[in-house]
Amino acid sequence: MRSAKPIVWTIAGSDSGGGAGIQADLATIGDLGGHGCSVITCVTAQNSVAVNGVEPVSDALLLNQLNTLLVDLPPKAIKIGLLANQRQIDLLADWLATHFTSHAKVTGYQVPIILDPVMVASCGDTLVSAEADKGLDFSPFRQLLTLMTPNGHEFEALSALVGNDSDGISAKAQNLARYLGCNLLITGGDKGAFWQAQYAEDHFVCHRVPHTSALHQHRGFRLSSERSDNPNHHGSGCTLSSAIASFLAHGLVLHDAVLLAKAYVGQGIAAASPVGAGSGPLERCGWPKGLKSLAKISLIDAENCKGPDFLRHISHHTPYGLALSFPALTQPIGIYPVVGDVKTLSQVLAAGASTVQLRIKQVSTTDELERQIVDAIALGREYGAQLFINDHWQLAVKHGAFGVHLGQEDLFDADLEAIANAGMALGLSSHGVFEMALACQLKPSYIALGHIFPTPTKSMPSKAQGLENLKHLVALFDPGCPRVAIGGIDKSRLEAVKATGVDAVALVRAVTQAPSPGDAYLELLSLWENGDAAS
Ligand SMILES: Cc1ncc(COP(=O)(O)OP(=O)(O)O)c(N)n1
Ligand SMILES: Cc1ncsc1CCOP(=O)(O)O
Ligand SMILES: [Mg+2]
Repeated sequence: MRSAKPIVWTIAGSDSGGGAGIQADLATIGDLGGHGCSVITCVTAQNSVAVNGVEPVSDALLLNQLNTLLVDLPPKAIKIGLLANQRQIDLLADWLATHFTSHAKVTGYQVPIILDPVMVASCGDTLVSAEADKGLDFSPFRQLLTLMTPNGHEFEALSALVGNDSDGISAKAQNLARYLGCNLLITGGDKGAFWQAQYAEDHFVCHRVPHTSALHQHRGFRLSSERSDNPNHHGSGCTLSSAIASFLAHGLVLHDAVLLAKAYVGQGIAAASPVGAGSGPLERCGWPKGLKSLAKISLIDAENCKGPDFLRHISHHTPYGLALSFPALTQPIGIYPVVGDVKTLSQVLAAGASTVQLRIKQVSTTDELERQIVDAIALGREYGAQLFINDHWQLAVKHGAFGVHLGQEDLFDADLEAIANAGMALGLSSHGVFEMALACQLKPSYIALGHIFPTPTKSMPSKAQGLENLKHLVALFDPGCPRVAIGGIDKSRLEAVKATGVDAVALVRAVTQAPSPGDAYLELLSLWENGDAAS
């Protein structure tokens, strides 16, 4: 029988002190609900203050561990930590290229690989062989990795090694990401180029990320959280990379895995206590909880790239976004019909829907579009409903709609200040933790979480989240506004969706394709409120 726990491999060194390396990775993977397998690259004699010895395993034993695991315990994700010398880098890169390129072709699953280019222990002692005094050459891993997680010093060493001397950190980071063919998370935890006394600021440089919206591709994000002054943080780099691998193994997209792993490390450091005379190991606190644990997100190099204003202006003095505000909803949403024409709109309003959206995707002329929006707004007013206009925010502002619904891509062009100044409500789409955290920075009137199940209504770049991830997302933090689940929801799924803790559900086909949209709305509402359809 296959294990229900996703298998995560850690390919790393043993830390006899138990705070870092394989020991930290296995503790992290287990804590986050995975099954950890280990491939030991070297054994270190180490405690919390010194590294007294490092001995690499033989090539034969390294390969034997990899091959033995592959036949019975294939990974959902791999974390690579300490590789003791250049020979191990070459051997492992070659093995991964051979097995995982063909593996992906056979299984259709591209195993995510996260590499933490460790060279020095947190006590300052070197961990790699003397031949690598200028740093190890990780270029054999080009095009094989999902993400590399260097700290500031490692980033500088990697850049120097590949002759990357571009001006400015962001150009340098983009160049390195391009050279390695992977995404980068340059961590600011150590006293390297990214050090800030008050904030632990990581730079997430996106090169190629499957299943995310175009807004979040090929850009750099600054992930910034309050720095904890707890000196017990031994193994934080190992924990970060194995947590990212664990979240990816659970099926999360990279942006979500990175944000959650940073929160996991932050919580672990805040709760850590000393063991031994040096820096103690991180505590394991399970899946992160609470908005405060999540980093604030802003664009790196915002002046040079087109992007929404709210991502440029975030600063630590305006926590979570611009000083805009969007009104709270005054009526509970419950069942939220999303309809494509004014006739269906009038039917669900007549049935008593409190919150409705007009989502017009195709229209013959711009005059026709405006006419429909004007009629919809008038109907919404007549019924005292919270009517949201999807996408067409200029017309919604012009004619004084109750609210506007925008997706993450729509945020690029929308004038949020104009919407806020018109006193209108704002609904925002999100497709996972990262986008929900971004949406939250704007303090909207509600946040949609989607898509939960596969749906033919819209072609989505993201993966269906499923009920398990929705439950985690709801438990993660309260955004201070209603959370609305959307995507593939019908009456047969209502009870299970409600059990995740979301506040409301939005539905397209379950209402619009019913013989009577008004009756369908009433039946869905009864199921939502009472768990039983009205007789
Ligand atoms: C309630 C609700 N949630 C999500 C969406 C999707 O909005 P968006 O991502 O902008 O996609 P389109 O609807 O414009 O295709 C929505 N409309 N309503
Ligand atoms: C617009 C939208 N955004 C995310 S899923 C979705 C479509 C949901 O449609 P349905 O309820 O028919 O699955
Ligand atoms: Mg849209």
